[in-house]
Amino acid sequence: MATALAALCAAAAVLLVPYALRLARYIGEVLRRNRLTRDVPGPRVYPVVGSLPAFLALMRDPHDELRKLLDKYGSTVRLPLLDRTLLVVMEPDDLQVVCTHPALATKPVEYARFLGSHIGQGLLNINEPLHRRHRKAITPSLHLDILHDFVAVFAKQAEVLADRVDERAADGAPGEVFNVQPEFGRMAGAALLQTVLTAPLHNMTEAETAAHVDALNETNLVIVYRALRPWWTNDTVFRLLSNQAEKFMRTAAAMESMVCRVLNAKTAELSAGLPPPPRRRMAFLDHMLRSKESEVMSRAELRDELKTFLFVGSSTSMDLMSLITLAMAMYGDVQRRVHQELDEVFGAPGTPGWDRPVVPEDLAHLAYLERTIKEVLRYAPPVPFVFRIATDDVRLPSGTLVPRGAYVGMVPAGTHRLERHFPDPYRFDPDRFLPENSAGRHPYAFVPFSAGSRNCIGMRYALMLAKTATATLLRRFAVHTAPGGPRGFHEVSVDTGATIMVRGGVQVRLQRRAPRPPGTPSPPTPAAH
Ligand code: HEM
Repeated sequence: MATALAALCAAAAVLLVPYALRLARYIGEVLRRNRLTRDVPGPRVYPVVGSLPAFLALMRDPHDELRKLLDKYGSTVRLPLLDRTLLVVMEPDDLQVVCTHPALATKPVEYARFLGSHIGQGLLNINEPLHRRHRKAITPSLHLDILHDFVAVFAKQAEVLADRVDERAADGAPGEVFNVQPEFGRMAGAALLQTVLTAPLHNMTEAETAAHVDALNETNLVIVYRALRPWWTNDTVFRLLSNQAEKFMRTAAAMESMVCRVLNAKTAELSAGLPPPPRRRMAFLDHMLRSKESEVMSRAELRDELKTFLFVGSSTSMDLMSLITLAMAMYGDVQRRVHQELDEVFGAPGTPGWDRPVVPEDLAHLAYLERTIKEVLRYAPPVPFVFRIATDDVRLPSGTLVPRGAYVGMVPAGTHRLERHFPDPYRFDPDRFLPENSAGRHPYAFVPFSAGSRNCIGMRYALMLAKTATATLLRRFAVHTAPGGPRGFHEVSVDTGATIMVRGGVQVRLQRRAPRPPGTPSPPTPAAH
């Protein structure tokens, strides 16, 4: 009996050895990371949770908390979080290494864990070697010629938006206060469906399109709701107990059904031998289905990339366009100069052709608007954080050692507030981006789209969309803040989502620049959100 028991204990010990060794190795790695980063300044470290309170405060209010961190600890900050070590890095020299070093090209597992339910495995959350293969296949579908073809869609959708919000505008004085952000969400979602997915909207009703777009916007909120609450990490617990579970699953199902519907329709077109749409070059989905690149991706991979583009593209673009509109309302001098430039290119309000659709050739003439968009991206970059995990030890130019297994966080808003790269950083000044004022600026000092091999593949798309939408809206309206609203970005509070969101919405009022001609029928009342 005793021998049997001893044998059993010995067998159990043998079985447990690999787990014990793994645990010992894991603890060793955690201790090593903590030891090697001990001297990096940062907020108070509590037992077990580390600097979690400071991290959560930063996620809740990225702008104000960031300012406090910068003032207190400088441009490299250490935040140990439970068993992880996060180094927040803001110096451009350091960012250059973070964005280009092969040992810092990997996205942490949280990207797949938190986004996978809605976008699957796409460019944003896959790693090498798959990432390089997908990126190479997709890049030609965002060629400049193709983007030029998209401007007509952007202009059309911007006019739809302008007609919708016209109902809330007034002549000679600001109209009613409303939140413009959902309007831009609808506009960006519809533009992405028509361009990247090359989905003919004619086979979807207005209500269906609106429902899809609303689901996209809800996705942004619900994903981050869960990501910021570690107690909802477990799927079963979340599904059974959270009051957000229904929304979470509904939006994930809506993303899936929207993309599958388009994919099925496109595949049917292809089998019926229908020619591709009349474009000089083919856009994303047509390109992926009709070129040899289609062989590189399975149908499931393609579906996930479409979901990724829809999700990333619509939430970021909605944010950028809302923030530009808010900037116009808050900085009256800037808005006046934008109006002046628009009037020079299109004609003064009410003159023939002043409200014609934007064409690609116009965009090159809107240099001040472009500088304004860049200044919004500097002061209030829509993507608040970008994370990497070190697969090996890397020494940064500032001297900070990033040990293997440590997380590196880039915070574009922090880099954009460093005085030596952007003097007087809390002043809103589009002329910082005049060529003479940008000469000699560090190439990694302005990183709203990240940089290097994992930079934003949709950067030019986003800039063209924002420029076209703003040029369309601002020709028709002057924008005002709500009474008592913020007087500058320093008074705007934001919440962190996958993108930043202005707390309480982007509340503005619109004043028509040319009165609606008598007898013009009112546009339909905008649908409630
Ligand atoms: C103002 C608008 C936008 C901003 C500020 C922005 C910013 C960014 C940033 C910072 C990243 C890096 C994220 C990370 O590494 O964690 C990124 C990646 C990405 N963006 Fe954008 N983005 C914008 C618009 C768009 C649009 C319109 C699209 C699609 C048409 C798009 C598609 C993507 C994709 C697919 C990635 C992953 C790229 C990769 O890892 O290879 N983005 N974006």
